[in-house]
Amino acid sequence: MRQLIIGIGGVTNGGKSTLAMSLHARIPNSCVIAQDTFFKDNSLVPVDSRGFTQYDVIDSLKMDEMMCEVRAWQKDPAAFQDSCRLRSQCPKMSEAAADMYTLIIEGFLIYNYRPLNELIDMKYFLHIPYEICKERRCLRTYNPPDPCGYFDGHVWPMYLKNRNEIEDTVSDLVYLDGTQSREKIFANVYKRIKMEMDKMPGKTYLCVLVLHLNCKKQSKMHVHV
Ligand SMILES: Nc1ncnc2c1ncn2[C@@H]1O[C@H](COP(=O)(O)OP(=O)(O)OP(=O)(O)O)[C@@H](O)[C@H]1O
Ligand SMILES: NC(=O)c1ccc[n+]([C@@H]2O[C@H](CO)[C@@H](O)[C@H]2O)c1
Repeated sequence: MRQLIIGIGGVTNGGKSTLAMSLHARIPNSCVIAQDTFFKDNSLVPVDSRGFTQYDVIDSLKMDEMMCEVRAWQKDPAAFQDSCRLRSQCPKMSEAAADMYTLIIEGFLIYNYRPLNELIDMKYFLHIPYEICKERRCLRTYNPPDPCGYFDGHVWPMYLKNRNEIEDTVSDLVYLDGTQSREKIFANVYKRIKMEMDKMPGKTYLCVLVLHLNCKKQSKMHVHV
Protein backbone atom coordinates (compact mmCIF):
# COMPACT_ATOMS: atom_id res chain seq x y z
CA MET A 1 0.00 0.00 0.00
CA ARG A 2 1.29 3.45 -0.91
CA GLN A 3 0.36 6.60 1.01
CA LEU A 4 0.77 10.23 0.03
CA ILE A 5 -0.06 13.27 2.18
CA ILE A 6 -0.62 16.56 0.39
CA GLY A 7 -0.79 19.89 2.24
CA ILE A 8 -2.76 22.85 0.94
CA GLY A 9 -1.91 25.78 3.18
CA GLY A 10 -1.91 29.52 2.77
CA VAL A 11 -3.66 32.74 3.49
CA THR A 12 -7.34 33.03 4.40
CA ASN A 13 -9.46 33.09 1.23
CA GLY A 14 -6.46 32.05 -0.84
CA GLY A 15 -8.57 29.24 -2.34
CA LYS A 16 -7.41 26.32 -0.17
CA SER A 17 -10.79 24.60 0.23
CA THR A 18 -11.58 25.14 -3.44
CA LEU A 19 -8.32 23.50 -4.54
CA ALA A 20 -8.57 20.70 -1.96
CA MET A 21 -12.07 19.76 -3.11
CA SER A 22 -11.06 19.79 -6.79
CA LEU A 23 -8.13 17.49 -6.05
CA HIS A 24 -10.35 15.24 -3.96
CA ALA A 25 -12.81 14.94 -6.83
CA ARG A 26 -10.03 13.88 -9.22
CA ILE A 27 -7.81 11.67 -7.08
CA PRO A 28 -9.05 8.15 -6.45
CA ASN A 29 -8.92 6.90 -2.85
CA SER A 30 -8.50 10.41 -1.47
CA CYS A 31 -9.79 12.01 1.73
CA VAL A 32 -9.77 15.61 2.94
CA ILE A 33 -9.07 16.79 6.46
CA ALA A 34 -9.87 20.49 6.90
CA GLN A 35 -8.21 22.42 9.74
CA ASP A 36 -11.20 24.79 9.97
CA THR A 37 -13.25 21.95 11.45
CA PHE A 38 -10.92 21.89 14.49
CA PHE A 39 -11.50 25.37 15.95
CA LYS A 40 -11.94 25.35 19.71
CA ASP A 41 -15.25 26.43 21.15
CA ASN A 42 -15.56 30.25 21.01
CA SER A 43 -15.64 30.46 24.79
CA LEU A 44 -12.12 28.93 24.94
CA VAL A 45 -10.46 31.36 22.52
CA PRO A 46 -8.91 34.46 24.18
CA VAL A 47 -10.20 37.94 23.35
CA ASP A 48 -7.79 40.91 23.21
CA SER A 49 -8.28 44.43 24.62
CA ARG A 50 -10.00 45.55 21.39
CA GLY A 51 -12.54 42.77 21.71
CA PHE A 52 -10.98 40.70 18.87
CA THR A 53 -11.22 36.95 19.44
CA GLN A 54 -7.78 35.50 18.66
CA TYR A 55 -8.76 32.92 16.02
CA ASP A 56 -5.75 33.29 13.76
CA VAL A 57 -3.23 31.65 16.07
CA ILE A 58 -2.42 27.97 16.41
CA ASP A 59 -3.73 27.85 20.00
CA SER A 60 -7.28 28.49 18.76
CA LEU A 61 -7.26 25.03 17.16
CA LYS A 62 -7.63 21.54 18.59
CA MET A 63 -4.45 20.28 16.98
CA ASP A 64 -4.34 17.13 19.11
CA GLU A 65 -7.70 16.08 17.68
CA MET A 66 -6.58 16.92 14.18
CA MET A 67 -3.44 14.80 14.63
CA CYS A 68 -5.59 11.89 15.83
CA GLU A 69 -7.55 12.05 12.58
CA VAL A 70 -4.39 12.14 10.49
CA ARG A 71 -2.94 9.17 12.40
CA ALA A 72 -6.18 7.24 11.99
CA TRP A 73 -5.88 7.73 8.25
CA GLN A 74 -2.24 6.64 8.28
CA LYS A 75 -3.08 3.52 10.23
CA ASP A 76 -5.92 2.37 8.01
CA PRO A 77 -6.72 4.66 5.08
CA ALA A 78 -9.30 2.28 3.62
CA ALA A 79 -11.32 2.19 6.84
CA PHE A 80 -10.88 5.96 7.28
CA GLN A 81 -12.20 6.52 3.80
CA ASP A 82 -15.27 4.42 4.50
CA SER A 83 -16.06 6.56 7.53
CA CYS A 84 -15.12 9.80 5.80
CA ARG A 85 -17.80 12.44 5.42
CA LEU A 86 -16.08 13.77 2.32
CA ARG A 87 -16.20 10.53 0.34
CA SER A 88 -14.69 10.85 -3.08
CA GLN A 89 -16.92 10.65 -6.10
CA CYS A 90 -13.79 9.89 -7.96
CA PRO A 91 -13.06 8.37 -11.32
CA LYS A 92 -12.59 4.63 -11.70
CA MET A 93 -9.31 3.37 -10.44
CA SER A 94 -6.88 1.55 -12.61
CA GLU A 95 -5.48 -1.56 -10.98
CA ALA A 96 -2.12 0.13 -10.57
CA ALA A 97 -3.75 2.92 -8.53
CA ALA A 98 -5.82 0.63 -6.33
CA ASP A 99 -3.20 0.41 -3.57
CA MET A 100 -2.54 4.18 -3.54
CA TYR A 101 -4.16 6.30 -0.81
CA THR A 102 -3.99 10.08 -0.69
CA LEU A 103 -4.77 12.39 2.19
CA ILE A 104 -5.33 16.07 1.42
CA ILE A 105 -4.85 18.31 4.47
CA GLU A 106 -6.00 21.88 4.02
CA GLY A 107 -5.83 24.81 6.38
CA PHE A 108 -4.36 28.21 7.11
CA LEU A 109 -1.95 27.03 9.82
CA ILE A 110 -1.04 23.48 8.80
CA TYR A 111 2.68 24.27 8.47
CA ASN A 112 2.81 26.14 11.78
CA TYR A 113 2.33 22.96 13.76
CA ARG A 114 5.52 20.97 13.54
CA PRO A 115 4.15 17.43 14.22
CA LEU A 116 1.70 17.90 11.36
CA ASN A 117 4.12 19.65 9.05
CA GLU A 118 6.55 16.74 9.40
CA LEU A 119 4.00 14.27 8.05
CA ILE A 120 3.24 16.17 4.84
CA ASP A 121 4.95 14.88 1.69
CA MET A 122 4.01 17.64 -0.77
CA LYS A 123 3.50 21.15 0.60
CA TYR A 124 1.60 23.85 -1.28
CA PHE A 125 1.00 27.40 -0.11
CA LEU A 126 -1.60 29.65 -1.73
CA HIS A 127 -1.00 33.38 -1.45
CA ILE A 128 -2.92 36.42 -2.65
CA PRO A 129 -2.21 40.13 -2.14
CA TYR A 130 -3.70 42.14 0.73
CA GLU A 131 -6.38 43.94 -1.36
CA ILE A 132 -7.74 40.78 -2.96
CA CYS A 133 -7.67 38.96 0.35
CA LYS A 134 -9.62 41.71 2.09
CA GLU A 135 -12.11 41.87 -0.77
CA ARG A 136 -12.73 38.10 -0.75
CA ARG A 137 -12.94 38.00 3.05
CA CYS A 138 -15.58 40.77 3.07
CA LEU A 139 -17.78 38.60 0.85
CA ARG A 140 -17.63 35.69 3.30
CA THR A 141 -19.56 35.21 6.52
CA TYR A 142 -17.74 33.34 9.24
CA ASN A 143 -19.31 32.01 12.39
CA PRO A 144 -19.10 34.26 14.36
CA PRO A 145 -18.92 37.02 11.73
CA ASP A 146 -15.82 39.25 11.60
CA PRO A 147 -16.31 42.36 13.78
CA CYS A 148 -15.49 45.76 12.27
CA GLY A 149 -11.74 46.22 11.80
CA TYR A 150 -11.00 42.52 12.37
CA PHE A 151 -9.20 41.95 9.06
CA ASP A 152 -6.74 44.83 9.49
CA GLY A 153 -6.50 44.51 13.25
CA HIS A 154 -6.08 40.73 13.58
CA VAL A 155 -6.34 38.54 10.45
CA TRP A 156 -3.76 40.18 8.18
CA PRO A 157 -1.11 40.96 10.85
CA MET A 158 -1.39 37.38 12.15
CA TYR A 159 -1.07 36.05 8.60
CA LEU A 160 2.17 37.99 8.13
CA LYS A 161 3.49 36.70 11.46
CA ASN A 162 2.50 33.08 10.80
CA ARG A 163 3.92 33.18 7.28
CA ASN A 164 7.19 34.66 8.55
CA GLU A 165 7.45 31.82 11.03
CA ILE A 166 7.16 29.10 8.37
CA GLU A 167 9.47 30.86 5.95
CA ASP A 168 12.19 30.36 8.55
CA THR A 169 11.30 26.77 9.44
CA VAL A 170 9.70 25.01 6.44
CA SER A 171 12.01 24.53 3.49
CA ASP A 172 10.04 22.55 0.93
CA LEU A 173 7.02 24.79 0.26
CA VAL A 174 5.72 25.29 -3.27
CA TYR A 175 4.10 28.73 -3.49
CA LEU A 176 0.99 29.09 -5.66
CA ASP A 177 -0.46 32.33 -6.98
CA GLY A 178 -4.07 32.29 -5.75
CA THR A 179 -5.05 35.07 -8.18
CA GLN A 180 -4.74 32.65 -11.08
CA SER A 181 -7.89 30.91 -12.27
CA ARG A 182 -9.13 27.92 -10.26
CA GLU A 183 -8.55 25.74 -13.32
CA LYS A 184 -4.94 26.85 -13.78
CA ILE A 185 -4.05 26.34 -10.12
CA PHE A 186 -5.68 22.91 -10.13
CA ALA A 187 -3.94 21.81 -13.35
CA ASN A 188 -0.52 22.86 -12.02
CA VAL A 189 -0.90 21.01 -8.71
CA TYR A 190 -2.56 17.95 -10.19
CA LYS A 191 0.25 17.54 -12.73
CA ARG A 192 2.86 17.63 -9.95
CA ILE A 193 0.93 15.13 -7.82
CA LYS A 194 0.57 12.73 -10.75
CA MET A 195 4.29 12.94 -11.38
CA GLU A 196 5.02 12.20 -7.73
CA MET A 197 2.62 9.25 -7.73
CA ASP A 198 4.26 7.81 -10.81
CA LYS A 199 7.64 8.01 -9.08
CA MET A 200 6.42 6.14 -6.00
CA PRO A 201 7.32 2.49 -6.02
CA GLY A 202 4.42 0.07 -6.11
CA LYS A 203 4.22 -3.43 -4.79
CA THR A 204 7.50 -5.26 -4.76
CA TYR A 205 7.51 -8.52 -6.63
CA LEU A 206 10.29 -10.98 -6.24
CA CYS A 207 11.34 -12.33 -9.60
CA VAL A 208 13.77 -15.12 -9.71
CA LEU A 209 15.55 -15.10 -13.00
CA VAL A 210 17.50 -18.18 -13.74
CA LEU A 211 19.97 -17.32 -16.40
CA HIS A 212 21.46 -20.23 -18.22
CA LEU A 213 24.63 -18.56 -19.25
CA ASN A 214 27.81 -20.29 -20.14
CA CYS A 215 28.88 -20.34 -16.55
CA LYS A 216 25.30 -21.28 -15.42
CA LYS A 217 25.15 -18.38 -12.93
CA GLN A 218 21.87 -17.61 -11.20
CA SER A 219 20.76 -14.12 -10.28
CA LYS A 220 17.85 -12.57 -8.42
CA MET A 221 16.32 -9.19 -8.79
CA HIS A 222 13.51 -7.13 -7.35
CA VAL A 223 11.18 -5.32 -9.74
CA HIS A 224 9.08 -2.33 -8.65
CA VAL A 225 5.85 -1.80 -10.57
N1 LIG B 1 -8.65 30.96 -8.06
C1 LIG B 1 -9.65 31.68 -7.59
N2 LIG B 1 -10.01 32.84 -8.21
C2 LIG B 1 -11.01 33.60 -7.72
N3 LIG B 1 -11.75 33.30 -6.63
C3 LIG B 1 -11.44 32.15 -5.98
C4 LIG B 1 -10.38 31.28 -6.43
N4 LIG B 1 -10.32 30.24 -5.59
C5 LIG B 1 -11.28 30.43 -4.66
N5 LIG B 1 -11.97 31.57 -4.89
C6 LIG B 1 -13.07 32.14 -4.10
O1 LIG B 1 -12.48 32.75 -2.95
C7 LIG B 1 -13.28 32.50 -1.80
C8 LIG B 1 -12.44 31.72 -0.78
O2 LIG B 1 -12.15 30.44 -1.31
P1 LIG B 1 -11.86 29.21 -0.35
O3 LIG B 1 -12.99 29.00 0.59
O4 LIG B 1 -11.47 28.07 -1.22
O5 LIG B 1 -10.62 29.80 0.43
P2 LIG B 1 -9.89 29.28 1.73
O6 LIG B 1 -8.44 29.55 1.53
O7 LIG B 1 -10.27 27.88 2.04
O8 LIG B 1 -10.46 30.30 2.84
P3 LIG B 1 -10.58 30.17 4.46
O9 LIG B 1 -9.30 29.56 4.96
O10 LIG B 1 -10.74 31.55 4.96
O11 LIG B 1 -11.78 29.31 4.74
C9 LIG B 1 -14.49 31.73 -2.29
O12 LIG B 1 -15.52 32.63 -2.53
C10 LIG B 1 -14.03 31.09 -3.59
O13 LIG B 1 -15.06 30.84 -4.48
N1 LIG C 1 -14.90 28.64 14.02
C1 LIG C 1 -14.55 29.03 12.81
O1 LIG C 1 -14.60 28.26 11.88
C2 LIG C 1 -14.04 30.42 12.61
C3 LIG C 1 -14.53 31.39 13.43
C4 LIG C 1 -14.07 32.65 13.25
C5 LIG C 1 -13.12 32.94 12.30
N2 LIG C 1 -12.67 31.97 11.50
C6 LIG C 1 -11.64 32.32 10.51
O2 LIG C 1 -11.32 31.23 9.68
C7 LIG C 1 -10.11 31.59 9.04
C8 LIG C 1 -9.37 30.35 8.62
O3 LIG C 1 -10.11 29.65 7.67
C9 LIG C 1 -9.33 32.42 10.03
O4 LIG C 1 -8.86 33.58 9.38
C10 LIG C 1 -10.34 32.75 11.11
O5 LIG C 1 -10.37 34.13 11.45
C11 LIG C 1 -13.12 30.74 11.64
